[in-house]
Amino acid sequence: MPRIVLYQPDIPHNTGAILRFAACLGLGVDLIEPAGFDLSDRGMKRAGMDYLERAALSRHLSFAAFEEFRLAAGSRLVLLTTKAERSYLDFRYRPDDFLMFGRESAGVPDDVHALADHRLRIHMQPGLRSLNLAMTVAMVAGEALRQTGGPAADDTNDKDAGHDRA
Ligand SMILES: C[S@@+](CC[C@H](N)C(=O)[O-])C[C@H]1O[C@@H](n2cnc3c(N)ncnc32)[C@H](O)[C@@H]1O
Repeated sequence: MPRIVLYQPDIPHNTGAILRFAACLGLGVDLIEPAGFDLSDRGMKRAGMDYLERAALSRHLSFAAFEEFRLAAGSRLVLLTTKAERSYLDFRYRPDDFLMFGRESAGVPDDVHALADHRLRIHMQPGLRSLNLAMTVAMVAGEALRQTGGPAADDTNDKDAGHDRA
């Protein structure tokens, strides 16, 4: 399944929500450091709740270290950026794609932008700057999963599951 890559995220509860999302759908997350917060941050834990224990999180000390990992896997780097022309809906995803999202304060540096194999955007209403990072991840990963076969496991028929829990 496609992986979610977070480039030096700034806001702990966004990362917590993304880790929860990824754990629920069985997606791996690659976090490129440094993050703008400590990974023991309370806000991140509150947003991720006990789902964090199930998150398949890989930490990379730098973008160069992440690139070594990605290139060894032979996978494409697909960058989500407000500066792209192409829509995220007008793209054929592959199961081994790395979907990279920039930091909340500044996106990604120009050299990382240039290095990506593909650059995609979610079109917005004129004059608006950007979407929330976690919502962008959910929209794009949702489309990538739809195209590549959906989440790994499905327990929606388990009527006795604890649906009342947040
Ligand atoms: C809050 S945005 C960062 C905005 C930042 N000021 C910039 O200029 O890139 C955080 C990340 O969410 C993703 N993002 C947010 N809105 C997006 C959109 N409309 N299309 C594509 N990616 C988006 C991008 O990966 C972006 O780097």
